[in-house]
Amino acid sequence: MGGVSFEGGSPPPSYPGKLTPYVLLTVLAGAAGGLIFGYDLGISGGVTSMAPFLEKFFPDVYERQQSITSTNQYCKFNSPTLQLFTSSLYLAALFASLAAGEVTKKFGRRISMMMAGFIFLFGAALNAGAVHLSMLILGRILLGIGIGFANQSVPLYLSEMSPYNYRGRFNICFQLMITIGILCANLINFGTAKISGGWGWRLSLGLAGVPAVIILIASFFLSDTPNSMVQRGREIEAKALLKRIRGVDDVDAEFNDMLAAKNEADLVESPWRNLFGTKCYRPQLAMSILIPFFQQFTGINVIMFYAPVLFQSLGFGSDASLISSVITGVVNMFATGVSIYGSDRWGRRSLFLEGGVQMFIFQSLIAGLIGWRFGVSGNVTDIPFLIFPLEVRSAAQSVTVAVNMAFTFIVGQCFLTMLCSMKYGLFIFFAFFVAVMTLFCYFFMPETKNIPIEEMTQVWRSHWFWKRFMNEPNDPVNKAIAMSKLRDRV
Ligand SMILES: OC[C@H]1O[C@](O)(CO)[C@@H](O)[C@@H]1O
Repeated sequence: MGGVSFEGGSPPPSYPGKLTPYVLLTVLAGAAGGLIFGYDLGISGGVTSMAPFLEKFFPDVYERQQSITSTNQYCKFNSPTLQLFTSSLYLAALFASLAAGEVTKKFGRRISMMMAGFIFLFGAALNAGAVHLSMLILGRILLGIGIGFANQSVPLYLSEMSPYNYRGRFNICFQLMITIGILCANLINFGTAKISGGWGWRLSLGLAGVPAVIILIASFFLSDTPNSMVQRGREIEAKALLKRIRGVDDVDAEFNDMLAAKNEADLVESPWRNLFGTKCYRPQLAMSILIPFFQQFTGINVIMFYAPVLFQSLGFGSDASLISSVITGVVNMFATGVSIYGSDRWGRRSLFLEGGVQMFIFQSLIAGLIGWRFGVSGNVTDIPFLIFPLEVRSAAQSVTVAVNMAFTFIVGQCFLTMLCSMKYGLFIFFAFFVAVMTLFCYFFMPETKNIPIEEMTQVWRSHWFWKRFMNEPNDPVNKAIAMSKLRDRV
């Protein structure tokens, strides 16, 4: 259904180039970008289950947690401010990712990465030293701004730096680093919860500064991407850099495609208006909104944010609850490893379908088990960072990140309240969305395995559903293609 073949088109180009040490170094920046996001996803759950933290900032929840007489386990942690501690970060990240789109495009990917590291570092310091709830929330907002900038710029940076045949793997490495960040945070919480004196949570929150320092230093020393240099009119420098990062002199084919992409981009006055108003971007736009939407409505971040709290609500002790997060973190990281191994072998679409079926079964099982234990009381293979044509790339990346953050915020802000009112039915709610997601992937998601970014348009043109959006003579891409054909003939 979603398979794609190139209809009469030329085979995908293959640009000469190697995986040079310089390119491998860029992975470091990417790694740090993924780590800061993952660390934050993983750290808040454990911290919000630590008694000294709750006692200091959320005394009402603390009292409820301590009272053994509470009968309604589902509502033990129900607190909008506690949820705000988790979710405020993602709301800030949402707005920051939109602003970052402009910065990344006008000033380059590196500047956005630098800003990410810098602002994030401030946030981590504020959180570690927090003496009042407002300091804590302000710190979370700064972390969110940092994450918005990092998530907008780092995936672009990685995919533009990598040789085209490594792009999929580089991109998914960002996701792998997110899961490593989550696991590190889970392990750190497990350790810091044991620190006597009740200040372990400060260490948990403060250690977020470590990956921020790495990304900050990396962004001072690494260069910008050749694509971004071309986009800003620095062609000679861009070509020299391309030779250096590819480790070969013959970069003409790739460089000429970059120039052509830039010329197409120049025809576009407003990438935002273009992205939302032009029919030929509909398929990519739909994917960039729906994939992060479904991703969040699988319920993955309920587990990431609230597993320790959830396990405590279900009657586990503090230690067992933190261990449960570590176990989830390990499984999540290994599953991402499997999807890295498989994305170019089995294809992205098959991974989505397999992940969907697996999540549906287990969400239903969770609902059943919790319902059985309390009466009326996941593993994701996700590839969310999509790559667009240059003319709308920065704006579209902002959309993907903003949608991801918006729904992460909603899930973070509503889960404890929804658990209190929907009880085990909440997991049936998530299972339903997983089923919808799997059907959507089956019918509408084309396979993109081994397809270079530049050839993605061809994929949409050949898809049974999306092709209806791709044949507008007036859209800027078709105009540019027609113009270049004309030029070739002259
Ligand atoms: O690995 C799971 C994690 O990955 C993300 O989906 C980001 O791509 C997070 O929202 C989630 O916590």
